[in-house]
Amino acid sequence: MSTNREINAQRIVVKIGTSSLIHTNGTVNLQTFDQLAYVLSELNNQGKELILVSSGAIGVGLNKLNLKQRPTEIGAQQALAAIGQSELMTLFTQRFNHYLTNIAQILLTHDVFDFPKSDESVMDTFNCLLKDNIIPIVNENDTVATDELDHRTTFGDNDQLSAIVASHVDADLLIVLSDVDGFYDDNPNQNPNAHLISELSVINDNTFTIAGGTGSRFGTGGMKTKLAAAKRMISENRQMILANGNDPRIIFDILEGQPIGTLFTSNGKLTQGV
Ligand SMILES: Nc1ncnc2c1ncn2[C@@H]1O[C@H](COP(=O)(O)OP(=O)(O)O)[C@@H](O)[C@H]1O
Ligand SMILES: N[C@@H](CCC(=O)OP(=O)(O)O)C(=O)O
Repeated sequence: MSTNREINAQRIVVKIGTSSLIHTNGTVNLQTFDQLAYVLSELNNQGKELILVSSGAIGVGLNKLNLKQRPTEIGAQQALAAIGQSELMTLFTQRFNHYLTNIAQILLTHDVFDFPKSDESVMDTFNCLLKDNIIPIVNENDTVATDELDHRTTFGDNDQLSAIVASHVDADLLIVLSDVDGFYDDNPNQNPNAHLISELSVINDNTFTIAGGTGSRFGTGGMKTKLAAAKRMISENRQMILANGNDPRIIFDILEGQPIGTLFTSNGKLTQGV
């Protein structure tokens, strides 16, 4: 039987992927939006400091234009993200207003922290918002993001962006919510015999080989970028938990220490490479 974990988190970054926000039929998952707003508002009321990194701009944009397929051309995807981002924030604003919580939008690229001036100004913004109990909602600035190696066919990686943010704001915990229960020893959507790994403290080349592609039609990162985010967190002695975002109320259980999802930690009892 798994024992409870010790989770003492005051400053928390939560990342939610497209696969949790958009149904497989392309429509918006209103229940997830609502529960996410409820959980984060309640934790904010309890005095925790929260930052939400949310994907979904492209998914919401596709739904808005009633398109079934994500276009292959990068410019068209960026245009969709521009359409979807304002709609995404409208959905969050409505739900967070319902729970009397103020939110703010921050659009970032991976490299902003490499430049001391922009790093300082981003950090000032985060700190001002958190001091006033306003929840920053971060997405990659898809219009200008050019950080991917193959920028002709792919862009956008909020998994690693969430780790960069967690690192810079000195967060105690990064929670990554996706459409799977955690990290498995094989892609669970392709292998029904795949086993959930409950704790991992070493991520090496072998680990990356058991991370397949994306599961959803609209998600971009897949498991590899989640592992890259976890690797960064482990190297900085921070904790990351990957769990299912189908019901974001799972965050309450995670913070209570229940053994949910996969915990990536440098000081785990089960020191194990996969
Ligand atoms: N070893 C693995 N363990 C869990 N999921 C995996 C693994 N390898 C590949 N995946 C896939 O990663 C998907 C999650 O990534 P993605 O679709 O990008 O989600 P999100 O939109 O939440 O970022 C899962 O649906 C699953 O199909
Ligand atoms: N910035 C893009 C998605 C980037 C991304 O990392 O997507 P996902 O794999 O669903 O977390 C968007 O908002 O659609």
